Amino acid sequence: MPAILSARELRKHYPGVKAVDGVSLDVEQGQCLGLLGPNGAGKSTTVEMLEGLVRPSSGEVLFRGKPIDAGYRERIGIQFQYTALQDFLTVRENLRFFASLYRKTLPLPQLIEACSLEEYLDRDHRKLSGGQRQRMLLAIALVNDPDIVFLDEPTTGLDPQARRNFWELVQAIKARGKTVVLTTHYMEEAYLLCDDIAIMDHGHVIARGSPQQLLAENFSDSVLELPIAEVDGRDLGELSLVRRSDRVEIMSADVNDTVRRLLSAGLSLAQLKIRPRTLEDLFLQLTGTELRA
Ligand SMILES: Nc1ncnc2c1ncn2[C@@H]1O[C@H](COP(=O)(O)OP(=O)(O)OP(=O)(O)O)[C@@H](O)[C@H]1O
Repeated sequence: MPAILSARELRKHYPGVKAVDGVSLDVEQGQCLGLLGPNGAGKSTTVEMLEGLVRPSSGEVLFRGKPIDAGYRERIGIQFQYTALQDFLTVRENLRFFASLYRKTLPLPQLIEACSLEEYLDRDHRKLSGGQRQRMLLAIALVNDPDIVFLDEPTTGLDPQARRNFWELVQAIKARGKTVVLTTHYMEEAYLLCDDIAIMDHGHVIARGSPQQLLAENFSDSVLELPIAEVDGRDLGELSLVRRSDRVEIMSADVNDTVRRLLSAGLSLAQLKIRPRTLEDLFLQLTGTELRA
């Protein structure tokens, strides 16, 4: 299937900083592309160029194979992390206001249902909880029934329940054939929502593929986790250990053999956790950076 959105050798150079330095990406219709990377990696600048808000120093953005033009704005929706909204406006009034900015809009009842806003329509937007606010901002991003929705760290600061609710809304948007470009610092979110992931660092894409592909290509082992106190002072021979702030991780290509070795070293395995590799492991391996929440 031809790409709905393509970046061709995008560069954005500021004096002394190569914020984005040669990024090429294709996004297929109905897919969710996740952009991951440590602070300053160039994600926001890349997305702002994809949105047509920042002009590239060189390279180009194609929408359905053609360079983006003035009409592109009508075909995309953007959920910003911070959107300046008029004080005292209710949710309904906000939706009406943003709808008035576009020629073609989604019927309001459909938008309200898609973002589960029925109960809050007459509430001042400043009185919404974090999760309700994000759902309203999503509705604003969807008001023009866009082909591509850009979500910039949409669940940062939400509690786990609100985050899960938001994920369900995004799944439903994808199921309607919308294309999603998501920036996130949550690896679980990326794993769950993204068909395709680009990990960025220093203005470059350093890894690309589906979450499953990326994990299969980079890892063939599992991780055994134990409390630091259980491991400290023990001789574990040649086991491959990584010390984290609250635990020790043991990388193992043969879990049965590793467990036998831990038992013979006299460790209690009462608090042992065994897990497959995750995107967070990959992120740390590739960027050497702890994630920001
Ligand atoms: N307008 C600007 N002028 C100068 N430098 C900029 C500008 N915008 C971004 N940069 C720099 O470009 C680099 C990439 O920034 P960018 O915001 O794209 O990163 P990011 O991956 O989105 O980071 P974060 O996760 O913190 O949002 C950073 O070093 C940043 O300071």
